[in-house]
Amino acid sequence: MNEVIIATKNKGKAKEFERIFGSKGIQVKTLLDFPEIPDVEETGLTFEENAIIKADAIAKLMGKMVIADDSGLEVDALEGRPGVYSARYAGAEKNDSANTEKVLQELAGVLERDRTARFRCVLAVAAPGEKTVVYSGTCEGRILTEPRGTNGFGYDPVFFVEGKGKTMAELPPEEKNKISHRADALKKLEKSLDLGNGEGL
Ligand SMILES: O=c1[nH]c(=O)c2ncn([C@@H]3O[C@H](COP(=O)(O)OP(=O)(O)OP(=O)(O)O)[C@@H](O)[C@H]3O)c2[nH]1
Ligand SMILES: [Mg+2]
Repeated sequence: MNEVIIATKNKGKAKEFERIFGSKGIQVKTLLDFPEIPDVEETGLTFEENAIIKADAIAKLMGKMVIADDSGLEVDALEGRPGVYSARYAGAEKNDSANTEKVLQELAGVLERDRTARFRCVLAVAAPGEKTVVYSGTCEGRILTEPRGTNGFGYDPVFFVEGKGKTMAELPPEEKNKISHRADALKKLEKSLDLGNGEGL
């Protein structure tokens, strides 16, 4: 395999997939390269449902194998919110800093030990005429009271990774890509697909 299509319009995800696959000589195309492809409505109630909805719809439209990523943040003190609504938590315009601000406000007064959270990522691989398969990954952490760092995207500046002593946005991209929910799911996907030179991602 020397090229892979990721069914996403999210620039932050696109960068991460480009870096991870690129380091193995696999070229990444995303929906940002195909502006004529319409948006797919994410009507599912779980990451898995949404990943499958996106992958199936785009594989059908493009007539090719694609990988879709549905991901988000689950905060325990908020009963798992923002969850599948992570991209649009503060409104349909998908504003990362407004979403983060909303989570911080909802957590106001919640003690450090009760601010546990995780990122979750479900990857769905779909190809015309084949059964769609999914791979799931997580990354545990806790939500700080203020943003720190400028790398990454989304909620990364407030997501503190205990083992690293840093927020996701303070980690260099190559570090995030070793420990993230997306990396976790990709490792599982990679085991069951023939990706590149067989040496893994
Ligand atoms: O801090 C973060 N670091 C991450 O690594 C990360 N991964 C996901 N997220 C959040 O979850 C939403 C995905 O929602 P989502 O899967 O529907 O994607 P999206 O709508 O942005 O693009 P698309 O892939 O659907 O085209 C994103 O927008 C972010 O808010 C992350 N936040
Ligand atoms: Mg989306």
